[in-house]
Amino acid sequence: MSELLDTEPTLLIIDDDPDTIQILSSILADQGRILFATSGEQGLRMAENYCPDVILLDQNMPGQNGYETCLQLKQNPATQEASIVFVTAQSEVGDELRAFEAGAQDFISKPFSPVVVNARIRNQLTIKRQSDVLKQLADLDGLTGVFNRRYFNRLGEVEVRRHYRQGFSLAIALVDVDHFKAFNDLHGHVAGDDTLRDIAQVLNGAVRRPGEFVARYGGEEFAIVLPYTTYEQVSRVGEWLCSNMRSRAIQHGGSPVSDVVTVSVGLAAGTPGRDTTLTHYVQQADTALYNVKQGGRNGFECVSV
Ligand SMILES: Nc1nc2c(ncn2[C@@H]2O[C@H](COP(=O)(O)OP(=O)(O)OP(=O)(O)O)[C@@H](O)[C@H]2O)c(=O)[nH]1
Repeated sequence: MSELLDTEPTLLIIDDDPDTIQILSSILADQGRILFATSGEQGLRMAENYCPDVILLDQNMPGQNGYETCLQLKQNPATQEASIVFVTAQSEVGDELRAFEAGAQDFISKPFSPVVVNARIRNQLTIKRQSDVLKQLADLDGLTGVFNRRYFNRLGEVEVRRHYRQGFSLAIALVDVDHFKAFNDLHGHVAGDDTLRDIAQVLNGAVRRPGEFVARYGGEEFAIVLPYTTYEQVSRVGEWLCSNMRSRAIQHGGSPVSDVVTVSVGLAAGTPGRDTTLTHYVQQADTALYNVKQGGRNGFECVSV
């Protein structure tokens, strides 16, 4: 959460007029990182790649106009959270209404006053930041503090689509605690809860690169999303997870596998095709996980998607 609050905001200006881009950039220079695009099409690509907090959007552009761009930004799960502010010479009530109907959060008419632009964008950034914090709270698992399954489903699917478009390999890991029923039976449910928190912490140690995240998939099962990870690389992750879990040395007492709590890991990796879904990755990882459980637990298996 603190990471979210510390991040510098990103603003994207989409306008075909270089002078307007230059003026807006200098007005907003102290509000965050400023990016710009000179067409709706380029703006959509940049929004998808850089996830801006606020987009300043011109209405009249050659090719795709501001309304169409706004509608597409709001339809795409990867860009729909951005606040969109139209900055335009059109000032009729109908234009303003059309912008709001397309999903815009605010509308600034040209000629504009620099101080007013500054204040309105600052407002949008504050609202966006507050809504990000609330959304992130709603996306977290109450017990372990890692992301919840709903977040995994949403962001996992976004990653599958992104990796398909970029032609890169994505990996998904499913991690299941071994003989956890026996652990609960022996130590009680409260100790079981503490152990799930410990396990989540160990798994979080495996995610270091941007876009990687751990989610609680179900009771004693976790999922990890690993962007830009190939089948060849993913076995190292499986190895790391199993050995770091053992090193944590949480005494089990009721497991035929080991004195300490262990996990079984199923991993699926590969470049998604046009029709590949997150469900497909999860099914493949689940099959690998099942094989590990059948083979004695405390290990990992990788499958290619
Ligand atoms: N303490 C605690 N236990 C949980 C939680 N969610 C699920 N469990 C327990 O996890 C256990 C899962 O048991 P099983 O599905 O039989 O699996 P297992 O005993 O881990 O055996 P394998 O997965 O085959 O190695 C059950 O006893 C659940 O009650 C939770 O939030 N807290």
